[in-house]
Amino acid sequence: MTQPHTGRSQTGGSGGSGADPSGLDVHTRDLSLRYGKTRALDDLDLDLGAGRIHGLLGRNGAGKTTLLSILASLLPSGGGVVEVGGRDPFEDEERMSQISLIREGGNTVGDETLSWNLDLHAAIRPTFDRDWAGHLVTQFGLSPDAKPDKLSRGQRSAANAILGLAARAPLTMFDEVHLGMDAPTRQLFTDLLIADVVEHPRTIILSSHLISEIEHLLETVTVLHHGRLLLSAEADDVRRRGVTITGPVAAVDALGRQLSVVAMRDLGPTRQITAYGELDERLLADAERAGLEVSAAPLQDLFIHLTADPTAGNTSGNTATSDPEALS
Ligand SMILES: Nc1ncnc2c1ncn2[C@@H]1O[C@H](COP(=O)(O)OP(=O)(O)OP(=O)(O)O)[C@@H](O)[C@H]1O
Repeated sequence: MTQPHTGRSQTGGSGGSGADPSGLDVHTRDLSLRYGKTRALDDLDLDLGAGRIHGLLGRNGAGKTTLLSILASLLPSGGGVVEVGGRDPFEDEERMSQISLIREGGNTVGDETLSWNLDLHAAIRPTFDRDWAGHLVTQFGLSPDAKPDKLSRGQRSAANAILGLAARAPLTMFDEVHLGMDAPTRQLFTDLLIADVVEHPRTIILSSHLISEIEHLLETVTVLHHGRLLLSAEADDVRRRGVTITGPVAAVDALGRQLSVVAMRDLGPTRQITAYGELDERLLADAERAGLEVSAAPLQDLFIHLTADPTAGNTSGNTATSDPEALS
């Protein structure tokens, strides 16, 4: 089964009032925010430990950007408790300098050069590594003299990613930083991120719809749905509860009757099912011995299953039979 690749020990929340050397933890209780009649966040209780890589998932409009904006002090909360490193970050200048939120189009001054933008971030962020940022500009194939307004969407995303990486902020959040980046650039970003957090531990929150590309990085997984917390768990625990089983239709179906099947795909005479829940290890071992292929389930399947709208019909090829409660 897939393991997170940080090679670091798992840490709980750091608490306290200062920045833990390995990053800032996040704690919310009954956190809420409404835009008019829309409940963007609804009584959210969340604990994200310091020094870890957290995945924040959710369908469009689930409340991810709203949550990240509150943590970054761009928005006041509408009620409840929010603490970053033990303190409410809102209008707390010291905390704000330790928190970086990278989001599309939100981090650069568009009509100034990249070099100018890097200097600005170096001046306002105590942890910003200006030399490394300069190297990253070259690595991402950008020119220090380029102005963000004149870059392509993917290049602008790369420029934002550079600011987030080089900030080395104790709490660094990337909100859909991949938007527009091509596959090699996305790979470069995730490779750089994982290598740098090993050297300079900090708390990372990654929000992305490209779950398959980031899932190997994640140490915890949090899923929001309609502003509420659907799941927040160790990524390994989630992975341990999911398997895909592939093989001839009859043999897979026979096994599937004994499992909680949440997704099914057919490839010619071969059937693949995804099962989640309490797994009977002996049953799976027997299946492997019988020639069926048993492997870790993609997080994407769990995500689709958990966030499926029951009134919208079956759009994913899923046979949604299990109870989401069983997964939390
Ligand atoms: N400025 C705003 N005014 C009114 N409603 C808003 C505003 N910003 C967000 N919303 C609403 O709040 C809810 C949560 O939006 P949010 O942007 O946090 O979702 P998200 O999970 O980041 O979505 P996406 O994956 O599409 O970016 C949505 O229903 C959205 O329409």
